[in-house]
Amino acid sequence: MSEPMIQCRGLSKSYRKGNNVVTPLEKLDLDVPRGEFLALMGPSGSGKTTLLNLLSGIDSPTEGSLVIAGKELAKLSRRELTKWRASQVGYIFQLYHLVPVLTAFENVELPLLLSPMSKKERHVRVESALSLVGLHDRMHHTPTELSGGQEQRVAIARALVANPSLLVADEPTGDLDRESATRILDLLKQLSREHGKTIVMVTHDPRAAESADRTLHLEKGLLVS
Ligand SMILES: Nc1ncnc2c1ncn2[C@@H]1O[C@H](COP(=O)(O)OP(=O)(O)OP(=O)(O)O)[C@@H](O)[C@H]1O
Repeated sequence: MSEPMIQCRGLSKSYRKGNNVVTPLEKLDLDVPRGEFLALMGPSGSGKTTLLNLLSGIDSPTEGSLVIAGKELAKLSRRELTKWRASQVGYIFQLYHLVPVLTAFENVELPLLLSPMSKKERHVRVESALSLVGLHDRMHHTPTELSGGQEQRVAIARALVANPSLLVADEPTGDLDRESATRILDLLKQLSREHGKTIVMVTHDPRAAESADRTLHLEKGLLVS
């Protein structure tokens, strides 16, 4: 069997809060195969965002090991980790986090501005990411001229533009109506099935989780199924 895209072993994260220690994730073991679309559910405070932040290299574990695409993240230097994050992970947020004064094109271009590539290549990549999410005809619009669903599709194009193998999404449909949410979920499904992206999506919505290949439940930092 091929090596999983994500391999967590005994993964724990603790924070100190005054005199207390909070442990949002406790000794988590998890394998996610390449190309899987995984949904993570669980009550508020159960550690879902904490896990996404570890998987995307934004935060580091207190204990345990995390291997992504064969790389043990703890062994990377700060600089290597920054580079790894920029090329291997796309982060999708509930509230899109687009820059309001930039157009859709400029928002999607942002992650590429520090890459050593020609302007021409950058533009080809931005246009192809916007085409993939079905927004090529809106690329000169600013976020205020787009609907919530379209803003989220721009944010997905931005997450995809560097061609990462892993996408993490924190409640990507949490602020959308049912129809826009369905379109976003269909797009995520397509990205895993046709483009081989591994996707870990946090959601509170059981209907959103149905779009995924598998759903796991976290409770108090532990996987319960
Ligand atoms: N940087 C931090 N410092 C201290 N405590 C933290 C920090 N980040 C998270 N926590 C705590 O860890 C616990 C889990 O938080 P987390 O955001 O992972 O939960 P969640 O399952 O994503 O919740 P929600 O569904 O409400 O977003 C919470 O009790 C939270 O207060």
